[in-house]
Amino acid sequence: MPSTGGLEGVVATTSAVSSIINGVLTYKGYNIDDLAEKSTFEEVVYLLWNDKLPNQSELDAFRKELLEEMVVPSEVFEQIKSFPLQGVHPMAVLRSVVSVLGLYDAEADEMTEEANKRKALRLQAKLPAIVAGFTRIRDGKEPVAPRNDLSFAANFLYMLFDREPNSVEVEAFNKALILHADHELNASTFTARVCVATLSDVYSGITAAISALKGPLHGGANERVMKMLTEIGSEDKVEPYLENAFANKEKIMGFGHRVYKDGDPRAKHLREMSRQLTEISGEPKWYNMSVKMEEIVSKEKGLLPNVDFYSASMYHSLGIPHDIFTPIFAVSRVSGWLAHILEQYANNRLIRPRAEYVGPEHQEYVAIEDRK
Ligand SMILES: CC(=O)SCCNC(=O)CCNC(=O)[C@H](O)C(C)(C)COP(=O)(O)OP(=O)(O)OC[C@H]1O[C@@H](n2cnc3c(N)ncnc32)[C@H](O)[C@@H]1OP(=O)(O)O
Ligand SMILES: O=C([O-])CC(=O)C(=O)O
Repeated sequence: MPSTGGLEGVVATTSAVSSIINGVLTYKGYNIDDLAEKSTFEEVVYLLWNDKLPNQSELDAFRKELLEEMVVPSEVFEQIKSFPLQGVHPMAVLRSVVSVLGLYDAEADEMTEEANKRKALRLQAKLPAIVAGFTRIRDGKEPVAPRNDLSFAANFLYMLFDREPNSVEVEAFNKALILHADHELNASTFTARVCVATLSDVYSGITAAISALKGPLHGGANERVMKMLTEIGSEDKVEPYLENAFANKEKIMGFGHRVYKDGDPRAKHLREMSRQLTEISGEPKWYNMSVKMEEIVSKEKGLLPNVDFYSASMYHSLGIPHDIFTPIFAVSRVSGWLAHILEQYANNRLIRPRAEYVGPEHQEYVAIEDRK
């Protein structure tokens, strides 16, 4: 069986967007801990795209631009209504809708830096409205338009639930968005860069990235964490569940990481939010079960929680449907994908590695009538 190696440890490009050095994650040199504690998601997006944190007037102008672009063309929601909505995964819907959005953008194939930045803004603004709108349409409700007086995080929750979220919900969701915004050359970001390095368009790059994020070894893990916690059901069943999973060599969703071997620096923030929100929602058992899992998995397997582990119980406590956990990851990560896409265009070279051939050689061609 040929080994793919997973490109482990390979430095495939240079990037000035985010870094992971000695287990510390920074966006443009700013420690993720500071950004998570002190910033808003809009400031972080601005930072990722502009190399600096915005001052107040720059932030006000950026927020206004984002809000103006948040409205989704009604034709797009009409298209969503025509999709087979039951039994399809929301990530498949999101992947399709981003592709459809490109059809409604007259600048889709315009490759100037300015046009690509305008498309970046449109995509960042529209993704939350699409995810919230789709979820409502699927449940037989109408999409809710964004409100001018709400932040990005608050608007997502408002468009999803059709009620103004409280400050605890907004603060937690804002922090989660910041923590998911970028992560060096993860699989979906690499996918986006490979795609646009052919000089394909921004919509193609984001469609490709969504496709990569969907998988359970990447962004798809958060939904599966909640499935696992639901299956386990109570704290006393955690140990037997894990014993059985270990015996069957099953992957424990939300644990392990290709780069972090001493722990994911985002997990502590999500863990604390999970503690607070599960308590407020009156269901601390999800947090307690998660902590018990962490204790056993780290002791038995030496594996630590990644970003997808505690985000699951946190999103659940906010009342978010489990199958849009990964689309929510995309609502945040699109900011990082777009930063990397713009960086790739700015200094582009086709990405085309080699494969070591390990298949058969010197085969003699046999005419079809003579083949066994
Ligand atoms: C946003 C994100 O993408 S974060 C990651 C989200 N994905 C998940 O949570 C899925 C579960 N985790 C995993 O599958 C893996 O840890 C990955 C995909 C994240 C990283 O994969 P790799 O870097 O290839 O794993 P790594 O080489 O560190 O694995 C070493 C060993 O630990 C095992 N291992 C790694 N993660 C897990 C896990 N979650 N459960 C059980 N065993 C695991 C591997 O099977 C391997 O065992 P082996 O040596 O006996 O074959
Ligand atoms: O970096 C990775 O491999 C996966 C990850 O944690 C992320 O994309 O946030």
